[in-house]
Amino acid sequence: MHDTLLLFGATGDLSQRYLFPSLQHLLRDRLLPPDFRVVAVGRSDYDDGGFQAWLRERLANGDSRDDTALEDLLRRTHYHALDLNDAEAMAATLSQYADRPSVSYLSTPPDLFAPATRGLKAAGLLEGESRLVLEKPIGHDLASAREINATLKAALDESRIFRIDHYLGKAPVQNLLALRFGNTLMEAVWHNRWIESVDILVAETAGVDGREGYYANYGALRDMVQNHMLQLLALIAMEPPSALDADSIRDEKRKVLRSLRPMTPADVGKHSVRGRYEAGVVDGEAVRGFKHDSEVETFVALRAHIDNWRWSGVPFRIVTGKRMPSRATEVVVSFKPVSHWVFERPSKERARSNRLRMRLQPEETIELGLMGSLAAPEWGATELQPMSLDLSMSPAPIRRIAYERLLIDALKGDQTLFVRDDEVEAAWHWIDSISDAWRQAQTPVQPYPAGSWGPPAAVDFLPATLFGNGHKKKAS
Ligand SMILES: NC(=O)C1=CN([C@@H]2O[C@H](COP(=O)(O)OP(=O)(O)OC[C@H]3O[C@@H](n4cnc5c(N)ncnc54)[C@H](OP(=O)(O)O)[C@@H]3O)[C@@H](O)[C@H]2O)C=CC1
Ligand SMILES: O=C1O[C@H](COP(=O)(O)O)[C@@H](O)[C@H](O)[C@H]1O
Repeated sequence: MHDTLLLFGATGDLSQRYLFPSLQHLLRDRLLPPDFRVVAVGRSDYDDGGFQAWLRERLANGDSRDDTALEDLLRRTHYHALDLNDAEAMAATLSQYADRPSVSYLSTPPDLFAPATRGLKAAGLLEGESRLVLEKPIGHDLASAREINATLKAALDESRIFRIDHYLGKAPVQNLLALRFGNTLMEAVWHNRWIESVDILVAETAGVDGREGYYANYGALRDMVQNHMLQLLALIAMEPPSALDADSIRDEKRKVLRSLRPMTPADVGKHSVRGRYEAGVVDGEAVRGFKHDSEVETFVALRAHIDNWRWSGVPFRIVTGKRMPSRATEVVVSFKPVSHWVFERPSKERARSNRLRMRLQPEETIELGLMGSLAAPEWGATELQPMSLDLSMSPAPIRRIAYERLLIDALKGDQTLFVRDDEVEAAWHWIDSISDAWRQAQTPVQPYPAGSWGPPAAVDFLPATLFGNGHKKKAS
């Protein structure tokens, strides 16, 4: 395992909220090498002591409060202020760390990925066994992603490039693979003969808060769908890989992404809804709307089709939004109704398909919806009754921050949970078809009050399970 981590963007939001707390946990649990060191880089002007004091203040009050591990982390951390557009300065300051193989982690805006890579190359930090980790999103569209990938390729081999999608580091997301490929039962029904539709929902109560500049250029389609949601879709829809190694899995995911049917201007009116939150109430608190000059969405609902043998005719509904009434990440697989009805009552139950509901956040649960019977003599007929089979693990496993797993894997050199260049480009190809179609069709961004499930037009895209679980109303 490599023992030098260079963290670029060390003063940023992601570093404070997730990356440093993850390192603190890994040190606490003795999962890092004895000589582990962090080279933190930002633009802000600190010396080592100043940065350590700043970081102590941020971490000391967090969920990760653990004084011994915190002090250990600070002791191992050195800070440099640098402009990542300045390759010469990067080389002069950072070449001292090229004494052993390292991992450089770019937690910075994506427009810095190319210049920073050139600076790291000049500093000798991409040689030999050294690795490069990049945050999402890789670029803004297919053309910019290709440019970034070409710059990376010129500097180091793909086998040493680690593109992060933190959803792949979440244990419940990895559980999707176990569920699909560790069970005969699932695979037998996992195709269009038995499955009617698939819902993928990522609802957040959080708003754009503090990331307005970035978000105005990306919106929900590029910020969430291009990466996290398409990775979830790929894991659900991929063919069984021949092995659980990085390339076997990534080959299969890429095939799914390449089979997504591009959207056309004629489709988008029917198969997509864009929304933006206005002022409202979330978790009992009044919140402001997202105001910006750009026509950017904070909510998107899509009906996707995968044009291949397994999934032909099965709609995948993808919905994500900020300032929703509750936080919920879930995948719902709805099975087809029975083919022949034998019960006396011509029941609406026939149309109610079996459902596999996998909730990934905030808590992990797996439920299988089945039909049973409440046999009661006074009814005279067999009365069907929906049942729910809880398939969750008990006791629930301890959950770690997704980045803990990904940091360890990058330090060890395991690419299984990282995204390959061709996957990123296949995802952008589909996303570009949607943004182009929106532009050509002038698809409006519809308002929704914060604390609602998006614009009323999106109601048919939302999973039915959402409203049977304590959620009060279906649409805004
Ligand atoms: N925040 C989040 O929840 C998530 C973020 N991401 C991704 O992580 C990355 C970082 O995001 P986030 O932390 O929110 O961004 P922030 O804007 O909070 O932080 C950006 C960081 O980059 C540094 N930086 C900016 N410009 C330069 C430059 N020219 N030279 C050197 N350093 C520079 C900043 O330094 P300084 O502050 O000193 O100016 C800061 O440390 C992005 O790619 C984002 O998409 C991914 C998932 C979630
Ligand atoms: O990458 C991002 O993800 C977060 C949501 O992540 P989660 O782990 O809290 O589900 C999202 O808020 C952010 O906008 C996006 O950039």
